[in-house]
Amino acid sequence: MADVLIIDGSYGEGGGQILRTALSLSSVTTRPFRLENIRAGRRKPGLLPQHLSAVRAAAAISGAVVSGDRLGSTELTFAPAHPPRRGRFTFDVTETAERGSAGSVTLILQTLLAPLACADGPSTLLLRGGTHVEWAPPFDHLVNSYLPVLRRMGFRIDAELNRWGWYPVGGGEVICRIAPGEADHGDFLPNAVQLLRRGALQKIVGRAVAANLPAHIPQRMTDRARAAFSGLGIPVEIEAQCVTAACPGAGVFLLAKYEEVDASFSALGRRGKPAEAVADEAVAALREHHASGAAVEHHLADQLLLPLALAAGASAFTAAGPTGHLLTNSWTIGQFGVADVAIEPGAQCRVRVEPRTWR
Ligand SMILES: Nc1ncnc2c1ncn2[C@@H]1O[C@H](COP(=O)(O)OP(=O)(O)OP(=O)(O)O)[C@@H](O)[C@H]1O
Repeated sequence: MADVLIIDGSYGEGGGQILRTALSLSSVTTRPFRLENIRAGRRKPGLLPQHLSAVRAAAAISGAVVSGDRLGSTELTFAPAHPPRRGRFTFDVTETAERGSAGSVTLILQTLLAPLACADGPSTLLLRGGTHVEWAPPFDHLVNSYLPVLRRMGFRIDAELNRWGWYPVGGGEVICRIAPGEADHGDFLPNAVQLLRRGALQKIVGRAVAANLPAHIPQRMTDRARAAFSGLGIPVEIEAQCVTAACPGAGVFLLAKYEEVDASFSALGRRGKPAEAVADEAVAALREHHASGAAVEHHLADQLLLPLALAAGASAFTAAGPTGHLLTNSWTIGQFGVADVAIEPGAQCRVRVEPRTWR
C-alpha cells in the first residue's frame, strides 16, 4: 500500500474544499491520506453534515477504510480499498445531520464526479440536501457552467433537479448519471482544454425563483435584473418562477452566454432582504466578471482545477483573481503530486494545469 499522505487542513483559508479534493484524488489514485486540522479556518471547525456525507459517499465508491468520520471531527483517515466502482448510490445530507441540514449536494456531486468517471461502468447518483444554498455552487451553476466544460473534456454526465432544497431545511433532490469517458474502461483520461478567451457576450439568460413565497417576489427580481441589462443591446431572457420546496427560499440565477465560455452568477434571498437587492447582487457579480475580461468565472476557476489535473495534457485558462480557493485547491492537488498548477497572478490571472504521469 502507498504511504499515507498527511495533509494540513488549515492551509490557506482552511475550508472544506481541501477535504473534498483530497477525497476525490484519493479515490482516483487509491492513495490513502490523513487530513489534520479539518476546516481549522472556519468559525465552526471540523466535519459538518455536507463534509461527512462527502466522506461517506467517497468511501462507498472506493471501499475505503475510514476513521474519524463523525460530525465535528477535526481529523480523518481515508484509505481506499480499490479503484472507484460503478453503482447506483443514494446519499442524503439531511440524514447525515440527524436533525436536518441544507448541506450542499452540488459539492458532494463534484467530489464524486471525477472518481465515477474513472469507474468500471456507468453510475447513477441520487443526492438529497440543499440544491441552492450559500457558499456552494447552486444547481444552476453546476448545470450551466461546470458540466458544459466537463463535457468538452469528454466527461459523460447529466444532472436533473427533482426537488429544490433551500436553507435551512434542505430536502432538495438531484439525480446525476455518469458514464466513463468514451472507449475507456476504468482508465478515463479527460481531454485538456484551453479557456483563454471568452469571445463576445451574446445573450443573458436566467431565472428568478421563489419557493413557497408570493408571486410578486420572483416578478420583482426579474423586472429589476431585466432593467439592469436593458441598455446592452443583446437579448436578455430572464423568467420568473414560483416553485414549492420543504422551506421558503428565493434566488436569482443568471447565465452570461459568451461565444466561447459561459459564466454563471447567483444571489440568494433571505428574510428582510428586498427582492430588488437580491437581483442587484447577481447583476453586480455578472458585471464584475464582464469587466475583468477573464474567460472563466472565479468560482468555476477553482472547481475546474481538479478535473483539469486528471487530463491527458496541459490545460490553461484565464480568470479574475486569483481567489483563496484557487490557490488552496492548487496546493491540495500538489500534495497528491498528480499535476503542477502554475498561477500567474494579476487582475486577470493565467492558470496552467500540467498533469503528471502518476498512473
Ligand atoms: N455562489 C457560488 N457560485 C458557484 N460556486 C460557489 C459559490 N459560492 C461558493 N462556491 C464554490 O463552493 C466551494 C466552497 O468551498 P469551501 O472550501 O468554502 O467549502 P465548504 O465546505 O462549502 O465550506 P466551508 O467554507 O465552511 O469549509 C468552492 O468551490 C466555491 O467556488
